Amino acid sequence: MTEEKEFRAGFVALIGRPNVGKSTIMNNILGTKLSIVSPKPQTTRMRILGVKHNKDAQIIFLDTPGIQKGKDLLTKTVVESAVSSMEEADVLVMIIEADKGWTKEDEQLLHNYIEKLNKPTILVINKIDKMKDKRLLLPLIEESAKKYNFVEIIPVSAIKGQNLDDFVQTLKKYLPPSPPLFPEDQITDLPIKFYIAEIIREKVFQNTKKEIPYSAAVEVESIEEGKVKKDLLIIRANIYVEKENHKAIIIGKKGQMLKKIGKEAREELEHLLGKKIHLELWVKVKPRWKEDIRLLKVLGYQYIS
Ligand SMILES: Nc1nc2c(ncn2[C@@H]2O[C@H](COP(=O)(O)OP(=O)(O)OP(=O)(O)O)[C@@H](O)[C@H]2O)c(=O)[nH]1
Repeated sequence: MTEEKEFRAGFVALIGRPNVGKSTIMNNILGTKLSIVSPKPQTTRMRILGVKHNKDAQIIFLDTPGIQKGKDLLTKTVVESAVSSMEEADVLVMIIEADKGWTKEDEQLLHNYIEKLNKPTILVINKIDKMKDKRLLLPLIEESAKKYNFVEIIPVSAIKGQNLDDFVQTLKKYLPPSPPLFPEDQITDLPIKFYIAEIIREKVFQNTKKEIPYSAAVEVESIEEGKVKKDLLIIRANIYVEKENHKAIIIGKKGQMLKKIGKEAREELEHLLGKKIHLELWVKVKPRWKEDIRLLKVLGYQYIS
């Protein structure tokens, strides 16, 4: 009698300080752009769920935002959401950067969160393409093995897709036997409004500098089908900023900047949703939006009581 392979399904929390490449790893594995990727740190605020469907397994990724220091409500919410992802997870994946090695922040993450949870933890050493001297990889693996009882240590390059298959195969071993937890066509449980808002926020990020990107939040107010043309979606969204001068910068001279942000977001949304999009963007000043509980909930930061 041939032994049939048991189906496995479970939750995986990707943990790492800002900018280690969590979103890039997840996007590359899923083959879809779900969480936003940007060269600036701390761009992921929401807990984003992506599902990888395989013949014999379903891996549900919880993309935890970087654990940050800070006292405002937004920062506290982000940390709570990251911790709750870790608590829900069957497997933890800690990510560090190959070219930087173990930083103080990585150590703190390990001691303050991972060690306390005592769950099977895989260490991913990302960005191996950035290592000038490849001979340094082995000592880094050895050093890592001494720091914690990682169940596996896997070097990858998320950007080049190097070793990610290996990583996925390894991950599967640590998932519990379970029937699929999500229908096969579902890659995320994020409501479509949040997904669209994330894409618009990404464009604000890519087009602005300094503190502006961090002070902006996007709320999709409505999505309607065109009355005459059914393949047209009319999307209205608000970009909230904290100061008048930030509003002026996002709008730009003669509205050029907002036009550019809108055009880029519209093109990507048309591509992803397969429909014509009419995108209306409004920039609004909300001085302390990071302290506004109602707004944070509307924006999808759901881990606030
Ligand atoms: N060279 C190189 N760059 C990478 C690799 N993986 C990610 N990056 C880059 O590192 C930067 C941060 O990547 P993200 O995926 O946004 O990192 P993150 O950990 O999700 O960051 P936060 O959202 O801030 O928590 C981006 O500029 C990526 O292109 C890699 O394997 N090699």
